[in-house]
Amino acid sequence: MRTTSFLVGRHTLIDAGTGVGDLSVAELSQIDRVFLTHSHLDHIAMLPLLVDTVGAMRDKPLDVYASRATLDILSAHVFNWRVWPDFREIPNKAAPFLRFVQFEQGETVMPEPGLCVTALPALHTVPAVGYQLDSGKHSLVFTGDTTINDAFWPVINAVENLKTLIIETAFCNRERALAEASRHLCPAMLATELAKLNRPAEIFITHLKPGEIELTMQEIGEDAASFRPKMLKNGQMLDF
Ligand SMILES: Nc1ncnc2c1ncn2[C@@H]1O[C@@H]2COP(=O)(O)O[C@H]2[C@H]1O
Repeated sequence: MRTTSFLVGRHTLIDAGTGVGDLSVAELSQIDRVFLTHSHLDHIAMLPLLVDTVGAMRDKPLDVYASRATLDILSAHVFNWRVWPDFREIPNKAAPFLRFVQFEQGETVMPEPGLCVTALPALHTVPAVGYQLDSGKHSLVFTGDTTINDAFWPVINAVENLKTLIIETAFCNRERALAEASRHLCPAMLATELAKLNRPAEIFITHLKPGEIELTMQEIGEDAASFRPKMLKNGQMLDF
């Protein structure tokens, strides 16, 4: 079972779910920054292990970009010396292994040449964002974990170089009540959302709950057929 994490080039990670475990230590040590969508475990699980593994191999901190709300949750509940040491003070506060960078919805940063990252609106049970990754040539947009969200689509529809949309669909239609309670999407809700997209994009589905994957993809094929959504696979490479 692998949870959300995307490696962008060699130095940037989007979320730090258990998918990070597929990388070698050499690859892990090259990660300079992680952009978090939100604080849920399936998106941050590997962050504490990552910084402990690579900290002493690196000559600069690992930067964690996230909203103030998400960073505060990590401070209070993860890097609190009880669940995990506070690597913002290790080996010392002047030259730590870990650094928090506040990055709010609507902000854009260019963390490395050829990559602009913008935080996008998302609606989930905890403060959350999606991300636009713009190479200059094309943009890839990742919704993060979200439910029906009218604020998201005008932003996406303004992305002139949009090539790829990765959108979540956590549950099958039978679980619609759970999708609504946990602020996710099911195929019928996905169809409602995609109807708000007014520019062409290749569409990949992520965050399918294990045990419901085949049924959910079948329902997506029925409910959102005209968008030809494909399932995002573990280890899949996307160019943008
Ligand atoms: N009532 C609930 N509210 C929120 N999450 C729930 C609830 N019941 C079960 N869950 C599960 O808890 C998970 C927490 O992470 P996710 O938001 O990815 O998906 C959520 C659901 O799969």
